[in-house]
Amino acid sequence: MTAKAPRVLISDALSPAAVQIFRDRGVDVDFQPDLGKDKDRLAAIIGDYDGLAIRSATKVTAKILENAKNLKVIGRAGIGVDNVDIPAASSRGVIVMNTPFGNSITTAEHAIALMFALAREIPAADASTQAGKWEKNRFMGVEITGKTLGVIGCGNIGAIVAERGVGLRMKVIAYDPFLSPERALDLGVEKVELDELLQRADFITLHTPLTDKTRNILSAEALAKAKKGVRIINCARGGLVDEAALRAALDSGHVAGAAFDVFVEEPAKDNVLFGHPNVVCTPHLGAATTEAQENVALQVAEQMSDYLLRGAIQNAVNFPSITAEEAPKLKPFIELAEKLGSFAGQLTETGLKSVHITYEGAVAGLKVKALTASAIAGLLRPMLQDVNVVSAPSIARERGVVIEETIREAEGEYDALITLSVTTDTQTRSVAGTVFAGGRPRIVAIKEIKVDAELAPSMLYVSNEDKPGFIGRFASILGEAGVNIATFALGRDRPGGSAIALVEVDGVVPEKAIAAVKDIAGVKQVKSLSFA
Ligand SMILES: NC(=O)C1=CN([C@@H]2O[C@H](COP(=O)(O)OP(=O)(O)OC[C@H]3O[C@@H](n4cnc5c(N)ncnc54)[C@H](O)[C@@H]3O)[C@@H](O)[C@H]2O)C=CC1
Ligand SMILES: O=C(O)C(=O)COP(=O)(O)O
Repeated sequence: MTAKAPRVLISDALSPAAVQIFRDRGVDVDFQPDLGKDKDRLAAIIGDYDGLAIRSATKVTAKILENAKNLKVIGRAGIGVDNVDIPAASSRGVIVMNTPFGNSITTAEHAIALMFALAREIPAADASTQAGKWEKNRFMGVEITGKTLGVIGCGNIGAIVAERGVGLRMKVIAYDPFLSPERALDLGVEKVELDELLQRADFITLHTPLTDKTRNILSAEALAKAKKGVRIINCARGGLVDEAALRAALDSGHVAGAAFDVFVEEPAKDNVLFGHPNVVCTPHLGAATTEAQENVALQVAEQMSDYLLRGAIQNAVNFPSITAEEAPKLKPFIELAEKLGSFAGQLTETGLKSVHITYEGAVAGLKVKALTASAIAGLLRPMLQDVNVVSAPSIARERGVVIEETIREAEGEYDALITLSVTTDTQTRSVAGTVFAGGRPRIVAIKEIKVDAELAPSMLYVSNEDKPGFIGRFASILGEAGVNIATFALGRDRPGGSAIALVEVDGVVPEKAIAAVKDIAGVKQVKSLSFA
């Protein structure tokens, strides 16, 4: 039987190149480019899809996600993911990926185009000329050469704008707390504080994401500090500039011009900046070139197909990347981590406080973040229904569980070893495992006591004092209950000390038999375990 092809919905105007890629890769694709505007209809049908490909029009809210019962991945053909409720997606286990570079050059070019449009009033001159006015003396521009360009946010796009600015013989200064002095030197820009940028820049261009720190970064107060006659370009996100304050500064003549591609409310049908003679607006066209749209559409379709078909994760904003080559190597260790987590989770009866995972040897070189997420998912699953590798770390953190990792060279007898220690309100319990040839995960220690067991669908775990007679009593109780023992793994810390048994059985052990095992002298804990 062949597996059912995953289904992807494209709800924004992506290049048809994406549709072709999905089809070529064997993904069922439904192209509904106007759906993003109809949130009720999107909510009604999203439950049928494994993937959702979007641009900025579709708003993936918590409400949409509630209906997205089968959704595994959201792919943003572009950069900004502020239209996706990432915490809600993470807690539902949905991977959110973007294409961080595909439209950067195009967007940087739009910012430069808007700078020229402002400097030479091209849109107003065009309208006037085509209206038959020939107002040659009305439009007096400013030269760009030798002017100071202030770049706020010097990441991928800001850096391209900065380089273009240098090429245009501008003096480029940048405010970005995360810009290293070496990178600034490389780009030929001077790194400055925001106040200095405001005082010196003739043109200011914004290229930060919209965050709590950057919202209204150009506030009324900041605009007042800016050089008189400054021209402002925003091709990043609406909300970085206080639109009402900017309008007032334009009206007073303190700001000479503003070119905006993005607005607090989009689609912007009515905006306080509209109608001012020195304002140039475009309808979020930063990424709108054939080249950029092909880039991002192809990339998002490849990334989403890779994830849905092969488990490879690239450019996810809520999960570490896993290449298609790494995915098969990681797979058995993901299974091991998840089983170790499950083992600890099934034995945990009190509140979780912290989790410490040690990766030793060969496994230390793999993507341990993904393994940790798998272990946490296994740990939480016995307590919470809907948890997976994407949602588990955020759910654990929300519950105040501390997660720590240690990565080190192999110290013991195994080439690769994962040890999971879980601390609850009452105790710390540790379990360690490795992967044998053939990719089979095995438990090799419990509470530092050596054992050697595979994890099966139906098991019994017993911890007891190491005293003669236990095994005989235990086996006859199961035999009397009609339960067949498939495998039997034993371990102890020292003769007469603490012992454990991990026993694979056929079928379910009746409660009465479990109670009888608990009554055997020296038994401390008995628990039925199940590993899918
Ligand atoms: N108009 C359009 O159609 C498009 C808009 N964009 C937007 O452009 C923006 C920039 O994109 P990228 O350059 O790719 O992002 P990026 O992540 O490469 O760069 C953002 C930069 O902002 C800096 N930054 C963060 N907080 C800051 C703060 N408080 N003050 C100063 N700098 C800060 C970061 O250090 C980083 O260097 C994003 O908001 C993105 O959504 C992107 C593509 C198209
Ligand atoms: O990539 C981004 O961040 C953009 O803002 C581009 O938006 P769009 O895909 O053109 O709706």
